[in-house]
Amino acid sequence: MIQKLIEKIQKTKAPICVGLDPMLNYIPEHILKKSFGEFGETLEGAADAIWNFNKEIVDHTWDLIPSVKPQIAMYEQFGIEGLKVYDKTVKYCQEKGLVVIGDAKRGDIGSTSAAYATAHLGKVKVGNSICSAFNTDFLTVNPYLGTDGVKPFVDVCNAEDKGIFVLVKTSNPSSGEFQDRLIDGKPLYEHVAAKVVEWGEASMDGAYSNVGAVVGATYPEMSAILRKLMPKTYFLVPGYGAQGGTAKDLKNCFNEDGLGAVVNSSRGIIAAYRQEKYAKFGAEHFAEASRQAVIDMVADINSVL
Ligand SMILES: O=C(O)c1cc(=O)[nH]c(=O)n1[C@@H]1O[C@H](COP(=O)(O)O)[C@@H](O)[C@H]1O
Repeated sequence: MIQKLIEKIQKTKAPICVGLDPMLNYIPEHILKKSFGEFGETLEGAADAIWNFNKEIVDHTWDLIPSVKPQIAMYEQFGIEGLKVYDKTVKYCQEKGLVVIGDAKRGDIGSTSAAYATAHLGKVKVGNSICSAFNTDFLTVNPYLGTDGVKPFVDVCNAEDKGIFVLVKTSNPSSGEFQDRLIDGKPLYEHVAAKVVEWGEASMDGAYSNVGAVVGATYPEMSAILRKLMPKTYFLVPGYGAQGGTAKDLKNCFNEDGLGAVVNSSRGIIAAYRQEKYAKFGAEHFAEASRQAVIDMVADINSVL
């Protein structure tokens, strides 16, 4: 699956993914009004608004980008109705040819991880039938429980040609609280990186592994170290834009071949119309603002590669 993502990145010349993290307060009034008019101010109304918002953003950006990353929490907050829209969004993006990175940060004891892996990447047996549930192309995985918590995801990746991105060094302000702690003289994130390399060795797909790593854009010195420790690991890099990561900070995440990283921006793209820079589009044309924000992000990143 990483090969498919790389091919799409090379074709679009855009090493990015658009984070489909819809919050109701980013959704323009005209969309909310229509959905609430039809379904009331209910979970169903919220889910309908999210779907209409997502669809317009995807319709205005799909030809420029290789991938999207829907964050499941943004859907889950609206219960089953929200999850239905998560599923509908995943399928719609796949129909458009986009690689879909499900951001659910799952990980548990082995048997439970196996169920998560089945739900998000694999297939489930129901009687004599084989069904697939969320069926995303990649999933973000939390490695805190260790090898038996990650291996079920790797097994499904190998069986189904899917991929995962394992949290190694996250972008948030408190990420150092545990991740930077020195253990045997090395920060914890380096120990996790070594494990990601080991888990990924049996999942090579061309020059890179289907087992990738999440490395935040906000810690560029650490990205440089991690890039060297994990030469065949693709990085999912969040933190660009709304969290303060800049193109200059991203350079360290890429390899000499210009590959090795896919940079996410969520609020910076989907809520672009609320930024002064894109205000001229107005709320009615929010998706055109998102398209322009994609074009600008791609140019910005390519300027440092
Ligand atoms: O796994 C992730 O994608 C992730 C890891 C991380 O270290 N930091 C991080 O921000 N994320 C996710 O990336 C997205 C960032 O959103 P923006 O800050 O709006 O671009 C959110 O969906 C986060 O949950």
